[in-house]
Amino acid sequence: MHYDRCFGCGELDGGLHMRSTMGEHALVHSRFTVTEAHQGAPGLAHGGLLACAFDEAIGSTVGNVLRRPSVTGKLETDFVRPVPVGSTLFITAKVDGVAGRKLYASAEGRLDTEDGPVAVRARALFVEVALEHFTTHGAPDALTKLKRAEQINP
Ligand SMILES: CCCCCCCC/C=C\CCCCCCCC(=O)SCCNC(=O)CCNC(=O)[C@H](O)C(C)(C)COP(=O)(O)OP(=O)(O)OC[C@H]1O[C@@H](n2cnc3c(N)ncnc32)[C@H](O)[C@@H]1OP(=O)(O)O
Repeated sequence: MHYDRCFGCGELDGGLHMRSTMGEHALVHSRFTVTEAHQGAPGLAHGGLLACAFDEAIGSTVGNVLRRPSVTGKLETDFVRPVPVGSTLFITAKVDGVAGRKLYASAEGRLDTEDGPVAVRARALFVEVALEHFTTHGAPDALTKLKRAEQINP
């Protein structure tokens, strides 16, 4: 978790409550369980929420592997199988490359087990920013709030 009010990984009611762990070979593993609150069509996950889960999983990967503050510049998703309510996506993400401030990463999400069928793939460009990005455009005390989460999850 990088911030307790984050929609993706924080403790908010209605948030995605995702957690990520670093695995071998700099792969980062995240899980997202689809609930009734995440539906688009009856009984199926909403694609935009799945994209959100991948934004979180890839952002956490870029942040934790590279340790450079960055924001999503571009996020592309392929939805290759329906994701039913009650299923869990096992997401594995990795950094693909760095070109100056441009940080490229990708992920795939498998249904219900780590070796289940791939349901979603995503690629993202994160852009490195100065820490002032968060204090100027967000909350003036953004760094204190982020630092507090770092202390809880060093
Ligand atoms: C010490 C700290 C360590 C940290 C450790 C932390 C651990 C855990 C961490 C973290 C977990 C995080 C989990 C969060 C996950 C969710 C993340 C989000 O949802 S972020 C919110 C949504 N995104 C925005 O709000 C961005 C809004 N956009 C902007 O602010 C700007 O447009 C920005 C910064 C992206 C770029 O603006 P410019 O003015 O700074 O830079 P320019 O020159 O425009 O772009 C730089 C390069 O990137 C390319 N670029 C930028 N956007 C692009 C795009 N959409 N497509 C293609 N290329 C793009 C440009 O063409 C340029 O490339 P060329 O250098 O010329 O080669």
